[in-house]
Amino acid sequence: MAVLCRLIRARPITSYTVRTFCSPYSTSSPPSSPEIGAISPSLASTKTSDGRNVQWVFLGCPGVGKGTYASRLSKLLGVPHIATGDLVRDELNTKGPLASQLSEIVNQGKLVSDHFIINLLSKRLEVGEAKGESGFILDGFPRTIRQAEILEGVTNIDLVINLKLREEALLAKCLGRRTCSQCGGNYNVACIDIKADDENPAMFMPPLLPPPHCASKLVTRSDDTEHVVKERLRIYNEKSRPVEVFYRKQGKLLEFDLPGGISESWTKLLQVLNLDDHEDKRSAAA
Ligand SMILES: Nc1ncnc2c1ncn2[C@@H]1O[C@H](COP(=O)(O)OP(=O)(O)O)[C@@H](O)[C@H]1O
Repeated sequence: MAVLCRLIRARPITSYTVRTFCSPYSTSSPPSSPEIGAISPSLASTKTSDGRNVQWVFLGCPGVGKGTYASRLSKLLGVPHIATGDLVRDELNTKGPLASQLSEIVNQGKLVSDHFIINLLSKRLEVGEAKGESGFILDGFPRTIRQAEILEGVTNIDLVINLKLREEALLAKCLGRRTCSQCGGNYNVACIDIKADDENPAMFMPPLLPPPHCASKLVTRSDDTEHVVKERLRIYNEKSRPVEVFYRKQGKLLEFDLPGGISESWTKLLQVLNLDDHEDKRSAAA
């Protein structure tokens, strides 16, 4: 982790310069065009052969549920869940000098610059390192080829889980997201009920409703409006699909089609990762 913190920080100028002057406006060049590559990573050990904790990445469109499954896996495996979207929102809440530029970018559904996000991530990793953290599950990073290349240059990613959900469900799920302004709990009021057609099976995802004490304190993210979500989906296709190709070529990409709601999907994800036994042991020990 120390090497990762140092090197990742060394890439985008110095941390002082970045913190003070690095604009969150995007400067990244257009992504390279996608190609078809091999799949099938070797799954899933909870420690690598050199004894360190897992270093995994979650990819997937806005609203697919990266945060939900990354957070559950992080608890199961005892590694931090680092969501760059949360780091950006924390930065916005500090109301620092860049907050208004940042809010403009986020509320238009655009990506912040690679330098800016790498600086935020480096700072988060440094704080974790000081607390003795090891391993990670990254959620929302890398999102551009440049970010993937920088990460590749500084550490080994063991596995990349690409969560997939039908497009018609993604918008509804983003619009249904709610957070409790008091406890920070995440909920979703959307009920996805898609009938089967010639190509796809039916899909049912029940809402994840808040408990009564949160119900009156729910807030919606300012970038979860229909117009902005559609722009985020467009940008995902343009800038982040090539990242899927990048990892597919390395044989690290695990494609995971969500079969339905959280309980069904979580069970299947654990099976695919060979972690169902791991969870049984943990709950037995609890
Ligand atoms: N890796 C990243 N690169 C650039 N911008 C990012 C990155 N991660 C988060 N952001 C910014 O934070 C916003 C919120 O991120 P996130 O919560 O991950 O959104 P989403 O629900 O679209 O996956 C993004 O729309 C973008 O402006």
